[in-house]
Amino acid sequence: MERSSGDGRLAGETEPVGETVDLVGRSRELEDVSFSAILDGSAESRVQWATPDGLELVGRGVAARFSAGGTERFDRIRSQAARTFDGLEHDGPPSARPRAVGGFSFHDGHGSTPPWTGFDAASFVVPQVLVTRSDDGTWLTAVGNRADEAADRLERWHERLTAAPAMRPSGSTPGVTDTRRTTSPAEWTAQVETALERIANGELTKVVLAQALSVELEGVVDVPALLERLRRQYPNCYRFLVDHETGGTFFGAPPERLVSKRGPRLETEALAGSVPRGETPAEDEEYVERMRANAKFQHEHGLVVDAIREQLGPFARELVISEQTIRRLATIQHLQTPIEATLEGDRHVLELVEALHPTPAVGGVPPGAAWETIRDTETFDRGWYAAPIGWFDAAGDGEFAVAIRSGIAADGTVTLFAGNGIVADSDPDDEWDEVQLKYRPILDELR
Ligand SMILES: C=C(O[C@@H]1C=C(C(=O)O)C=C[C@H]1O)C(=O)O
Repeated sequence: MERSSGDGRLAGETEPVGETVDLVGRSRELEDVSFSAILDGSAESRVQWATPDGLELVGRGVAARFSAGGTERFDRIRSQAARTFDGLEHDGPPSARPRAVGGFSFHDGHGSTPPWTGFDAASFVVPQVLVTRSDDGTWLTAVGNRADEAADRLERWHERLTAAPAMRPSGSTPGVTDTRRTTSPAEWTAQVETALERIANGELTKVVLAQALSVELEGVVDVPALLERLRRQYPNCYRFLVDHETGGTFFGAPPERLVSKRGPRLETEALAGSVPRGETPAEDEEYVERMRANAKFQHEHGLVVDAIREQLGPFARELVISEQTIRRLATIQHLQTPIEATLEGDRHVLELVEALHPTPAVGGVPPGAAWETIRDTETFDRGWYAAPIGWFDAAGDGEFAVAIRSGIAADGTVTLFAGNGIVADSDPDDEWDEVQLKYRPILDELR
């Protein structure tokens, strides 16, 4: 039996500060559906988001859009969203509530130049059609400007989705004709040496340097199908896809949670320090033991834990830093420290996102000097790579991952990004090898 909600009404504004439009949301339960059926053949804006522990969101179309640039971008998104969400009355189950899905660029001074055409420094959409899969089942939510529009949309999409096959082949790889690095091994060595000099001078303690790899494709990449293949290879990672009416598709399978906030409960983690997987379980363990016992790795990881502790200090009534563990993925292993907090007062997840971005797992210590070093050194545009990506709702709850192990598909090319933490004892060749491992999740699915 399918449950059906009544009309959920939300009054709000679309971006920037337009006239007030009334938005109406309606939800209806679905039998399981193929998520790709929602994303297929769309010239509309599309979003997908999945957490390793179960929540999956897929949306298309734009019921409301929030976008902002500059140093105030976190606040500006929050106030635009408040205007739209304030009148929200969604009477479907909470799991099917309208949510804003999107993200931020790494730098606040981001320009939307290729391959980042269409990607603002901060941008979120409340999709017109949203499918939510969680412990509470699979729900379809349609949002429109009027009740009849939402109801029509709901029925149209319900028919369309239930007629689509529930399973879809996950497709073949597009094939690669050429790859081009932004950074040659010699340039990388020079960049790491510059960072090491700044570290030796006492200007900074850690900086994460990254590079990009342009991959020319032989065929067309089906990004939703690629994400489905990544789900099988990397079941303990997040998955996301964001694209706009114009421009490319940004997607990835990051292992790293930036923050999840539900009421007063916050969860985050330090993830830094990388070694390969071994050929055998014993070799896996050897790598792990080497990483655990290595002062450089522990220093690099400890800096991230300390910074998160400091960044969360002003927000937390209680902070629990758990034992260090190992995050083992199909192609790489990381040191990980889970961190939980109980928040002091009523906070919006975007306040926490702003406080935590960038953690020294993708930025550095101290943040200002690290940021400058990244800007002076890197020869490509980070765009949305290594930045917060996720969702939030009317109550200010939400979850964000760090958009690493990611790429942007545009015009027959996928540009992949990968970086690594540089500290006093870093060796450029070892760092190079670690970076190459981080291209693999997506690269393996393109070849
Ligand atoms: C920067 C990346 O990864 C980050 C850097 C790591 C490291 O320096 O060891 C490990 C995990 C991530 O926090 C990336 O994947 O591009």
